Amino acid sequence: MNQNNLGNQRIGIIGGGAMAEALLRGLVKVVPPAQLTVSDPSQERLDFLRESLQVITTEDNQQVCAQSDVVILAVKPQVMASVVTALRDRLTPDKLVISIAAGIRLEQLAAWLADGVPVVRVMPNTPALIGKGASALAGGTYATEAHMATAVAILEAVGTADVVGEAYLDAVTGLSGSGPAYVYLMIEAMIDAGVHEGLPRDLARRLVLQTFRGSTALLLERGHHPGVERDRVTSPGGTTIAGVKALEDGGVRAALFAAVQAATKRSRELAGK
Ligand SMILES: NC(=O)C1=CN([C@@H]2O[C@H](COP(=O)(O)OP(=O)(O)OC[C@H]3O[C@@H](n4cnc5c(N)ncnc54)[C@H](O)[C@@H]3O)[C@@H](O)[C@H]2O)C=CC1
Ligand SMILES: O=C(O)[C@@H]1CCC=N1
Repeated sequence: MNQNNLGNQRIGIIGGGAMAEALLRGLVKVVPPAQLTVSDPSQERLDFLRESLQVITTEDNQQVCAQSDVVILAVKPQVMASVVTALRDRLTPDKLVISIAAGIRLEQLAAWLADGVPVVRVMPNTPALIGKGASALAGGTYATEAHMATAVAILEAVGTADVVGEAYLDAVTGLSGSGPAYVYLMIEAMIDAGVHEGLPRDLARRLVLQTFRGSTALLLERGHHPGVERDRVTSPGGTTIAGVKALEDGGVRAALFAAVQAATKRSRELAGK
């Protein structure tokens, strides 16, 4: 068990889906599984989580609240209102409530909860499943520095965590929350493009994945502007500039701007649901 500042905190998760699993996979490395409880209506899902991670499972959301100091809300935004209001009496001010739902505002969560309950809103992403997630988080009115430190420690168990103002969180959702889908779409398209040029699919896949990994690692290691590294690949009159010209003609930058803008807008809309 690694050193961390989660102490003996008991952590519960309401909703045992994809993101809950990602969080639990990181948390079991820093918190004894006997301190971790997850609820879900699907017994099959609970069996899977209990058998693979040895955490405590229950179909009863109330039980999660009763036996946790920190309660993470990991249900879909559309069911958040009914789930949280049903737990209003159980989510007392001595607990820390963390929501990972896209679009649901701190103000909205506070209105569903009793007065004085500390709340933190987080936007993680799916690479958390392998400890390489990117999360941003914002604290509500009653979230103290100690609460923020606890939330950061939970998220750092599955990757990086940046504390930001809540005003950023819809854009974070459109950028890094949804971002893995954009990256996978680009990877898929590049593999198909390699196949189109006659490469075997498995070779194309290996080359594309290593190109993404290597390019990202180079930027992280050197800290350069991406344009600096792009210029290094791009010989005058060479192959790369021909490819870059085709990407610019295809409007790839505009498409990425539009994707982040559309997802950010959708996050804002989910607040009204
Ligand atoms: N999937 C992603 O990439 C990301 C998702 N999120 C947010 O995380 C939250 C969960 O998303 P996913 O894990 O992807 O969804 P999911 O559909 O995999 O998980 C939701 C789980 O909640 C359970 N559930 C439904 N009603 C329930 C209830 N009344 N009580 C307890 N559990 C209930 C479902 O059975 C399901 O297992 C959403 O609010 C989403 O906006 C945030 C960042 C990234
Ligand atoms: O698509 C969604 O609504 C969620 C939130 C961010 C990523 N997946």
